[in-house]
Amino acid sequence: MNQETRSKHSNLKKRANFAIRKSDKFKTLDSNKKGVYGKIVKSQSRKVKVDDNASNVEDGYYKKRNDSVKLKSERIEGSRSNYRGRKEWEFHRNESNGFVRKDRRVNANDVGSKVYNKRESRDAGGDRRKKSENGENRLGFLRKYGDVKSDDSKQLRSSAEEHKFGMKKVKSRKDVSDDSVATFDRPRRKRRLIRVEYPHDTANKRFDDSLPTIDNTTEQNKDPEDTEENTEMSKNAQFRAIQPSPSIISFVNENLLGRRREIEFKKAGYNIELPSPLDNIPFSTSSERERIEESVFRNKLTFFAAAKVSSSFPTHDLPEIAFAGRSNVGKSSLLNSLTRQWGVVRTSDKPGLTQTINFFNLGPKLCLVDLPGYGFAYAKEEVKESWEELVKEYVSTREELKRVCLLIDTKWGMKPRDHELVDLMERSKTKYQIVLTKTDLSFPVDVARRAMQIEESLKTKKSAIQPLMMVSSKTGAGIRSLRTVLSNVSRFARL
Ligand SMILES: Nc1nc2c(ncn2[C@@H]2O[C@H](COP(=O)(O)OP(=O)(O)OP(=O)(O)O)[C@@H](O)[C@H]2O)c(=O)[nH]1
Ligand SMILES: [Mg+2]
Repeated sequence: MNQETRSKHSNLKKRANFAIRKSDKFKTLDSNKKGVYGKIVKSQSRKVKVDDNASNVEDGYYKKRNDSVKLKSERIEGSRSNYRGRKEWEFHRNESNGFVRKDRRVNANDVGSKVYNKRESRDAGGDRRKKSENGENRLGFLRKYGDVKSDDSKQLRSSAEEHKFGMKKVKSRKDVSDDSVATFDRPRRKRRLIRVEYPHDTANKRFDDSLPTIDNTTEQNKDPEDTEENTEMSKNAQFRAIQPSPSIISFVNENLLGRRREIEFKKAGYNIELPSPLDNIPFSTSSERERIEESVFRNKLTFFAAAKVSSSFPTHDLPEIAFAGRSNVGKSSLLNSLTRQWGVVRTSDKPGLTQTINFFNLGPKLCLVDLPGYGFAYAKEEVKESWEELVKEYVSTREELKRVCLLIDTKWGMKPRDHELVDLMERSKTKYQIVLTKTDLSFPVDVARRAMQIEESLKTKKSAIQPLMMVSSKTGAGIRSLRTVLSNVSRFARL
């Protein structure tokens, strides 16, 4: 290549680069991003040998003789809708030719679609360069597209046909008007089908632990392929199907149990500035909380003993009330809110904080016992097993124990471990009472449903004490009633 051709080529290269750069604004940088300029529908590349002839050099590639270069071609489709109708376009990007753009506007009224080639030729770098070299394009870069439209399009068409890159042929205006739709046969999009396999409500579900089903007949007819997940779903559906009795619903509403807005507490006359605001007398004139009605609960709560093994259970003459339940159900929190002495019993949102049987004296007349929880907890399996054994031994053998409050999380209901403990207490004739906790986290109707469900399942149990209690340590709902029940236990306890 002599000096003259070299400078000519380098000049052409600059201009070609400029053309490609200019046409880059049509390029979809992210092919998944539709609607900006378009989506790359097809992309192909071909190898071309550089044989020092002008057409290759015009492509903007300056290569040695017999070198081969890859030329890429893309088909890009885009669309936009506005009040005037829908506009679709398709253009071919070709590294040698720049862009050919073809627009198609589909008016809402005119489905016959007006088809026209708007800017059929866009930035056809190589062609313009050719013209400028030949002196045809006097205006140079500023020359209007319209002026060269027909020539450019002709040029591009021929080049597209010549190379056959898998691009669509650009039809003449006449041809296009005949079968415009066929010209733009886009690849059909597959319809996405979203299948909802389980139509049940999956809220309030926990898969790890389950309540034995009440309806055994449905269990027997069950498809053997049914997964545990399916069974769980049906239990949830069973729960939703429970129709709570009007008396339970009115009890729940009167005591403001369940998830409520603060405005409801305010309207009912409670001071929401206080912790557990519902543990107060409504419309109390004092800004302070009214004092606890049950005198035994006014006593100071003091830690007395902790036991890891049965041999270290303390000996005293006080009646004991124990709080049992799964880990994190709110046993320790309930002790604090019953006595309104927050902080005496340690609580945590991490299951497994209480790991020993803790005895607390409530004055000289009553002993409250905080038991470690069972079920899931952040502790080693062996350690958890030893707690559970200890709890079982305590509830079945302890003579001073007058009442076990079996705490059940309102949201989750009774789980197999709870039933195990119930059976144990039935065998050992230990009196127990069910207390639904964290009622503030469930809807009032669900609180009523849970109460109905548990009462139904414990109908035949002899050691279960009625009524079932419903509390929330956070809002203080039901705390006063529980205090009354428990102070009666201490009052009538005989040792
Ligand atoms: N919203 C709400 N949260 C509560 C209630 N009672 C307890 N909690 C929260 O539940 C978490 C566990 O409470 P704890 O009293 O430590 O539970 P626990 O049963 O003693 O747990 P373990 O000692 O691990 O067996 C804490 O984060 C409490 O704040 C309640 O009535 N409502
Ligand atoms: Mg605890």
